[in-house]
Amino acid sequence: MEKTGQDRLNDPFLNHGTAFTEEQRKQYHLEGMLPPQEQSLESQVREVYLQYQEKSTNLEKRIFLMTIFNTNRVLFFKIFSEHVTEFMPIVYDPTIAETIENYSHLFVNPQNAAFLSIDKPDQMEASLKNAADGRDIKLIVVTDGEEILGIGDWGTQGVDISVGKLMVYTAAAGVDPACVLPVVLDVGTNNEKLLKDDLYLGNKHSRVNGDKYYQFVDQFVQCVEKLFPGLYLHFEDFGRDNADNILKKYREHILTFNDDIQGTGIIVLAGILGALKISGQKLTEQKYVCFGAGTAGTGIVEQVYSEMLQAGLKPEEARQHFYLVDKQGLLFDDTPDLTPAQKPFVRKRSEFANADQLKDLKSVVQAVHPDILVGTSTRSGAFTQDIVTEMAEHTERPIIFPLSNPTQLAEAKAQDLIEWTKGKALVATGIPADPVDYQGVKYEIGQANNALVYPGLGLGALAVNAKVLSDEMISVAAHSLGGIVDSTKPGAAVLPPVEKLNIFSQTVAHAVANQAIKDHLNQNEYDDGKQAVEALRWAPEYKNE
Ligand SMILES: NC(=O)c1ccc[n+]([C@@H]2O[C@H](COP(=O)([O-])OP(=O)(O)OC[C@H]3O[C@@H](n4cnc5c(N)ncnc54)[C@H](O)[C@@H]3O)[C@@H](O)[C@H]2O)c1
Ligand SMILES: O=C(O)C[C@H](O)C(=O)O
Ligand SMILES: [Mn+2]
Repeated sequence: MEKTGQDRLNDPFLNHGTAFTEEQRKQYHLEGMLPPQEQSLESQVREVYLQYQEKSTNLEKRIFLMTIFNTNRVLFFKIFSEHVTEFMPIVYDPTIAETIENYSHLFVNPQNAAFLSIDKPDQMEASLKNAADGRDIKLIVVTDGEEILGIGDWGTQGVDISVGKLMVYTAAAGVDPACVLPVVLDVGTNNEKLLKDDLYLGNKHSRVNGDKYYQFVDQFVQCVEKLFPGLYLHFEDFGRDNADNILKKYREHILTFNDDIQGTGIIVLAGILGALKISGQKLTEQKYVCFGAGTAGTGIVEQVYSEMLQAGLKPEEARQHFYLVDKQGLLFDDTPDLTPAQKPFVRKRSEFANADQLKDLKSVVQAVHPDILVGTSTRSGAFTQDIVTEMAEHTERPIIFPLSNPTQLAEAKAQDLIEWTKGKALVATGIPADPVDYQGVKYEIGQANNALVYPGLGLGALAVNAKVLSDEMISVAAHSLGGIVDSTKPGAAVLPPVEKLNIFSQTVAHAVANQAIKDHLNQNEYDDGKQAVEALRWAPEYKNE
């Protein structure tokens, strides 16, 4: 049915606002429904940016930008693309954490998301169709809200992470925003604060788990695969055990991706490759301590381990390079409650004279003398000065990545790491960090956040309609980013800067699409990854549709 003028003004995918031309205003019966002056997209962008600058807090800025998102997607993505570095921490992490924590209190608009309740499984298909509203959905980000960033269980409020991750897909890689669907699986919450809150908008019961949970997830996977052929299904911020189980169950059968495990693995491997390019060292010579061996921590270890195998090490040799530290201390083969992802990388007590004392990070760093230390623990400030200086005493260029998000949970601040190690540390952080001036050198800090890689990865896989996301596609994504670093400049960052997000998202997408073609995983006619990606790429421009 032809949309009326009012429908168009209310549809963020079709609305041009004051940029509707004289002709369009006649065609769509919009005469008199807008002020007479016709604006260009550029002038709308200028006006919105002026309003944006008036907002005093990051939360207000985000709420304001979301009103633009809710009204006019082209305008939102045009302004986002022009201010990527400035808007990323507002639209995405860390400010998104505040909107997730306050979602029910701030609620004004469901933002075209699908809310799927475990209490109403029979409504699932209808809910997905309603939310898609006839759009050709190619990309879903789904969360169950259990482990949002490092802030824990936020139930239905976690839907904002699905919305936010999808915004970055479009801003960074040019995925068509009309082809995406954010989804939250509301299986309850164990967050007491939410359960006691009158205004909480999600299911007010504790989390359903076990068979009933996995049946619900499976119903969802079957349903979206049926409704949306050629779909790329991105899982985000699931709990530690569920994330791993779900990825293992589906990864060989459908085109699916877990951002916290695989996306983080890729970006951190790329950061390590960048750091080694700067230090001139070899990966196979590095000793690696993972602090916080959960979803992200073990996902990264798995990725770095695969790289060591590719570099020629045998599995048992490669495993010797890793030391996992979690709440129990260094993880040994007899440590209780090991997860399946931790088990391949545990150590033997007989390797250490003082094995029983290796219960905290400091004693492990003293015993192991690592070259690489990666934090995914949610333990704020865990990389203390004495731990870092101890590490720096035994390795020329310590690679230290405090990755826990949002800001207040990071294991260390970039500035401290540079100062404590007298400029020797090669640092990347999870959230954006300002450059550090130290003894006349400006140290640029790379952002090791999966946002630097998942958009290009998804666009590349979608462009060739890949059957699955293979290990090889993942590996080329990491290499394509690691190679971009300018290792000659003093103080160079280990990863490319966020301001070039659009450019290197294309680099990643081309590499991934070409790898899929090479391995015959493509399901369309393209034989050139770059061409396929360019054909799919969306740009924020008004079209007459
Ligand atoms: N930069 C990125 O791209 C990126 C990507 C994913 C996750 N993260 C961050 O990593 C953190 C962890 O996320 P996750 O999804 O892996 O969560 P998770 O719950 O799966 O893992 C956290 C792990 O840390 C362990 N832990 C908790 N407290 C600890 C302590 N005091 N000492 C040692 N270990 C401790 C937990 O037992 C768990 O194994 C979060 O802050 C998240 O924001 C960052
Ligand atoms: O969302 C982010 O900033 C990265 C990551 O997926 C996380 O869970 O912290
Ligand atoms: Mn995440």
